[in-house]
Amino acid sequence: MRLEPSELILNADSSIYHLNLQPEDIAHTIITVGDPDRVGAVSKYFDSIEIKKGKREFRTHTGLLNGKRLTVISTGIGTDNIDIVLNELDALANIDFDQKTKNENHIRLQIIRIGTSGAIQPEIPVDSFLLSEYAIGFDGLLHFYDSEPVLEKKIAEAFMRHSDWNHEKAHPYAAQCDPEMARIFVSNHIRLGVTATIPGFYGPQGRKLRLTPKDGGLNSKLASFRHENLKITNLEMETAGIYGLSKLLGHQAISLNCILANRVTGTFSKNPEKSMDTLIKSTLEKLTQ
Ligand SMILES: O=P(O)(O)O[C@H]1O[C@H](CO)[C@@H](O)[C@H]1O
Ligand SMILES: O=c1cc[nH]c(=O)[nH]1
Repeated sequence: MRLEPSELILNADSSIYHLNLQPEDIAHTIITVGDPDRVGAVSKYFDSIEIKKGKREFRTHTGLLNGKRLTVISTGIGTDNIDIVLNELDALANIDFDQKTKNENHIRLQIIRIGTSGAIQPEIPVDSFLLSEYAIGFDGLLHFYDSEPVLEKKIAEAFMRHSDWNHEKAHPYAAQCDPEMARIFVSNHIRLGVTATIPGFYGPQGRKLRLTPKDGGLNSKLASFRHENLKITNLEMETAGIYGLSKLLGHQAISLNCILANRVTGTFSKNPEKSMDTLIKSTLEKLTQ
């Protein structure tokens, strides 16, 4: 079936609408970062850079490191942006832009998020690293897709029972990382955790500047939740969307978190750039070794 111009939206140069990229511009191994300035902080370690393109908050560099082609792209903040980035990356890999039809051969992308995050367990120090084994989304994005087969329904349901969930808010959904990719990154330097993906940084993450969150106990409910041997470890704003959409689209994803804040001890990293640089270097090493 041919996709209409209102569905597969291409720019005048046949690049995809928001990302401004053409199919040949991306590698099959893609690092996503939230902050557009972090794109250069990753690609400065490439041996060569062949593509530098961007539009809005979506900046992309593609290059080679140790003979491996890598793309790094910024997503901006939040799962609404993740919906755009994941769908457009998938279109670049799996849709024929001339025929406007789906390709017969499916290309599976490897997606690695390198992001910042806040811990909600006291034993997780700032400047440490965490791989999200599971992510629980509080933004509702995956409920707009026929996503039931890829979601971890028991985890989401157990959390709703535990927290006596207020149904004015979107229903939580849970998704797993790609275990095969996770194995590449498991090491003494990175703990495994369950990440809560929250649709906001202030009230939704229990921060109080001039406005008071409606449910001031939400972070405590997140932190005290237990399901089998799992507990929620940290808060950020993209991982559950990446995991859920990657599974639906047939891609592999993992999310690596640089813990900058600890919300229980009230601490924040004294040198976030240094911590992030350490995580970037170790990630590139694992991806290209
Ligand atoms: O550092 P990034 O990758 O943007 O990730 C985290 O930081 C942002 C909030 O400051 C949110 O996007 C959150 O997920
Ligand atoms: O506390 C934090 C730190 C980084 N990113 C978040 O979303 N929350």
